[in-house]
Amino acid sequence: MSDSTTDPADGQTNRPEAVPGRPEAMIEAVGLSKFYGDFAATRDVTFTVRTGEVAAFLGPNGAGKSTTMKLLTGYLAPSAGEARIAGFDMFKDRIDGSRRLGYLPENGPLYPDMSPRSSLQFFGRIRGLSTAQIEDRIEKVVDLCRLSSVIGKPVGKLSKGFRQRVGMAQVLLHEPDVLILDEPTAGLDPNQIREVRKMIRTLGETKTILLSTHILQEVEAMCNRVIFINEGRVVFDGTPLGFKAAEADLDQRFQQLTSGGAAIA
Ligand SMILES: Nc1ncnc2c1ncn2[C@@H]1O[C@H](COP(=O)(O)OP(=O)(O)OP(=O)(O)O)[C@@H](O)[C@H]1O
Repeated sequence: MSDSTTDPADGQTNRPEAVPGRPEAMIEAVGLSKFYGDFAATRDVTFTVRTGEVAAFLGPNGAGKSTTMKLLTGYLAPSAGEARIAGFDMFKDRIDGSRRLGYLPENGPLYPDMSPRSSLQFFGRIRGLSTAQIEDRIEKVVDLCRLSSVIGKPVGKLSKGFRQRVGMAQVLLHEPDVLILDEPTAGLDPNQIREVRKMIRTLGETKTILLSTHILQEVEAMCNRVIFINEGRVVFDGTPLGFKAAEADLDQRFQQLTSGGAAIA
């Protein structure tokens, strides 16, 4: 049962009250299942990420990471369950939830013929920002994502690393306090990976983040929480220390949880 609903009588959103002293639930998956015919891409996925947490969403190929993220962000309708962002039900109150959310899909929404500047202006208008707000925010995200040297070039001509930074700038433009990032370091070279990790660590100081990855080292580099999914089900949810499980290192744990499948590092 959702405790974040819109009262049809007055159109007001009834978000759950924050409990004083307790970090607020910012990303909530409640029994999320997605079926394609008989096949369950996710099955009863349940977890909560609270303020102050940077959570790694780990799992092998096809485990259900992207599907869960699309369900959480309202891009996909679930077969069962609920998704809430900052307390807003992403199916009933998606517009309110989206104001608080920055979502970087696996292959970000980049328009190859547009420059970073024009694409950021476009996303700013979609977000309903004023021209002055857009220009102010563009200046900030261009600085944060270090895009000034490519600001006027077509996005399609940029390196993968710069394209990923344009994607991050788009995600950060409206100052969301919740970030859902689908494989933000995929396809980047080691220097670019270091830069993106550094940026995520900085963002994690003020934002709640869920990021998917195959890479076990990303957990230690950026995250204070691990949610591991395999064959559509959550099989571990805890701290990186807990994930290491006694003397076993992350690689061994990964292989145990995937029935001996090869770890992807
Ligand atoms: N539209 C669809 N129709 C049928 N099956 C789908 C569809 N989308 C995803 N799947 C299947 O659901 C499962 C989970 O896919 P998903 O993309 O969520 O996995 P993932 O953990 O993100 O994988 P990867 O790490 O490879 O990106 C996979 O077996 C995939 O083939």
